[in-house]
Amino acid sequence: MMSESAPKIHAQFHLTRQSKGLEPFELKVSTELPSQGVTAIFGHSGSGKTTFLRCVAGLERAQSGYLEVQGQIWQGPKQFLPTHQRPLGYVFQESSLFDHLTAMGNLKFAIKRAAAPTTTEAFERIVSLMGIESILMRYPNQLSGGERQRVAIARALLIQPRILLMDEPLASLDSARKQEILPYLAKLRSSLDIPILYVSHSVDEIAQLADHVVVLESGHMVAQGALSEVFARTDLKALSGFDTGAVWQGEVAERDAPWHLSKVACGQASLWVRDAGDPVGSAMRLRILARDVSLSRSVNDESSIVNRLPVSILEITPDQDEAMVLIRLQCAEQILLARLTKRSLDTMQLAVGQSLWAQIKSVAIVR
Ligand SMILES: Nc1ncnc2c1ncn2[C@@H]1O[C@H](COP(=O)(O)OP(=O)(O)OP(=O)(O)O)[C@@H](O)[C@H]1O
Repeated sequence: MMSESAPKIHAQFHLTRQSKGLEPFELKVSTELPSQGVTAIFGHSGSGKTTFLRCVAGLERAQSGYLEVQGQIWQGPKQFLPTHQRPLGYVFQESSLFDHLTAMGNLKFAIKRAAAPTTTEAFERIVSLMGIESILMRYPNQLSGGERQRVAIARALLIQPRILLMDEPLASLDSARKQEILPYLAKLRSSLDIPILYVSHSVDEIAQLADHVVVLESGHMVAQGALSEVFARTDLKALSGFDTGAVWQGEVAERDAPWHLSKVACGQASLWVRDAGDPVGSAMRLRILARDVSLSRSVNDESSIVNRLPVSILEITPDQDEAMVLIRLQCAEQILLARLTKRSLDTMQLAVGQSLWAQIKSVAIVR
């Protein structure tokens, strides 16, 4: 659990960019971020995610800014700690390993730059966390894209950073390689005690990895908060679209072995999902896409749908597709989103405050 008194990251940047022939750009962010877990910096292409990360790293200097990381001031009205003096690890889109050094050589380079001597135990822990024991003697051109990124992450951690910055670390990988590396990133989240700032424009990746989300639109911070709170909003352009959906946190309450199903309790609401082998009591994160949720006036227990939950309508908002609407629903203490056609809205005469049944077609386990 995160301690209330743990020092946070205070970041406030105001940067303007005016390059000849290009649209002017302004980054305006003022936020306090948790000092543990993964904070995703999310937004469409060009929204300023990388610029924000570069400001944290000191690679870019906001005209005015204040940055405090784990109790240390890195930027203030009269202070600007240069990048090489900031104890941070940076993982780029494309791995930036030295081609003339083996994976081990790359790691040794980081050990030399580390703030304090690296113990054999710490080295082995990081190598095993990234699962790179068997590839240490290979050169970067003898590694797959995913393996290169795992070595790059291990190298960033061996610097003994106070914060890990990751700029779309999966962007250069194909989807099979992405799936291969995601479990390592999830392991990082649960085993590191430093914060990770993770830039991504992939809703999928963020739903799997983030604890906290900052949303940028055209350089401005338009939302920030816990993942489930931010993903339950219907007013954010960056989050509206095909992938819109709520994320629920819960734990396995029951397993039905003959039917290969698990019941996941999220507060008072529970959902049956495909059993993934997790024992009763395991923490589980579920993603329920708005397009997989339909509404009915009665419990409709003759349908093939396993999950039917009582809900009430909180809000009806237009969708970016003009044939559709997004409906925010209260389901026990959780928020659920449903994407319906305007025709259904009209024929069912739906309105705020009504009680209905939500039928959920499929629920993705994102852990
Ligand atoms: N060196 C630069 N000079 C001028 N403009 C730049 C420079 N780098 C980025 N920009 C512009 O600043 C804005 C923010 O860019 P930034 O790279 O931070 O966005 P992003 O959200 O990370 O985008 P992406 O997801 O495409 O990487 C964009 O409009 C971009 O075109």
